[in-house]
Amino acid sequence: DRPLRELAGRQLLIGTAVDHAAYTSDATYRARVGTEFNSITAENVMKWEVVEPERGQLDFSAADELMTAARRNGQQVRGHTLVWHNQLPAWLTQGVESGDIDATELRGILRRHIIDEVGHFRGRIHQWDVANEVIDDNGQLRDTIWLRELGPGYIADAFRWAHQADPRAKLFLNDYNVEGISAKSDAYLALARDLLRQRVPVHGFGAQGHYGVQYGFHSASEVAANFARFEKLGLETAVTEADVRMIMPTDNVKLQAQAQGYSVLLQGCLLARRCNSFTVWGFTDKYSWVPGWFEGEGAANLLDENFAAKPAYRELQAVLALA
Ligand SMILES: OC[C@H]1CNC[C@@H](O)[C@@H]1O[C@@H]1O[C@H](CO)[C@@H](O[C@@H]2O[C@H](CO)[C@@H](O[C@@H]3O[C@H](CO)[C@@H](O)[C@H](O)[C@H]3O)[C@H](O)[C@H]2O)[C@H](O)[C@H]1O
Repeated sequence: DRPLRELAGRQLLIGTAVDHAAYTSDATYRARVGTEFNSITAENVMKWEVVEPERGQLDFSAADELMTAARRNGQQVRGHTLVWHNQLPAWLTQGVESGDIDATELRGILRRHIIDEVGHFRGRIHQWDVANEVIDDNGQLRDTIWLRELGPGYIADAFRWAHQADPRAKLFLNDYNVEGISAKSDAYLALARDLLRQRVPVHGFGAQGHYGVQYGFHSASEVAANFARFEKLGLETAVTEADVRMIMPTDNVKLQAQAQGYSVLLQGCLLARRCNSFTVWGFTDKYSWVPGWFEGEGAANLLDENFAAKPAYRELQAVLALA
């Protein structure tokens, strides 16, 4: 049984999100992360609420543990994420709400955060998700604390500060519901074009790839055609958070359909010219964000809760073996 990283070889980074608590407490989980994947993303411990729980008190201890593990396992690391409207520390959101932190101060805080975090991991991060989920499903800039307080320029600023702190890291835009051609991916194309025109150091576009069996999937050629538009601008592309959830209970039809969902994302990436990284957002149903977020849904991953291979895992092995 050849692990995914062996089948992917040098043609593709095949990665997973890593749950730090599971990694430190579950030996089977830890071993499988090392044997199966040549890239990892911290599922939560590089997010702002974790790395700066109190203002000025930086805590990279959990993230550093994952970095050490990645080095031991010969894995690349995707950094996730610098600017997002979720998982922000309470001191920051309350400071803005109360008016204690005004726009000028907030801009300085954002700059400090990016330079501190990117600087801390300088030279050890392959790709950074700099701006995460900054456009809503209607194709408008998402109405967040960042847009409200700082205006649309915060996105360009974030990329410039990240590049300043680590000129070698590839800097990505990242979002969900942008796997195919849609008003949302069109808006990202326009945003990327605009940033590049301003000579902002943007290097890549990441499509998260959170699918649901009940919603159906794009075709691999549509995913590749969408990625090709960004690659034409000189950007790299990546699938950054693939999972395919289903309405429970599972059955063989849903499990087969799930395998197709993973397959179109991987084949779409392989068909694209500059898609060099394919990451799943967790790989076992034992540890998954889905049941806590989507009531009555689950079983979104490649392996079941006992780490046994599901049809989706076999499908990815087959696609990589043929690639
Ligand atoms: O939502 C799925 C993706 C979508 N794209 C961006 C990507 O970053 C996002 O990942 C998910 O992002 C979610 C938050 O938005 C994460 O969920 C958080 O995951 C955290 C760590 O497990 C949880 O924090 C724990 O909460 C526990 C109980 O509430 C506390 O006891 C723990 O101390 C605390 O760490 C948060 O409540 C929970 O909301 C998921 O694990 C993570 O998979």
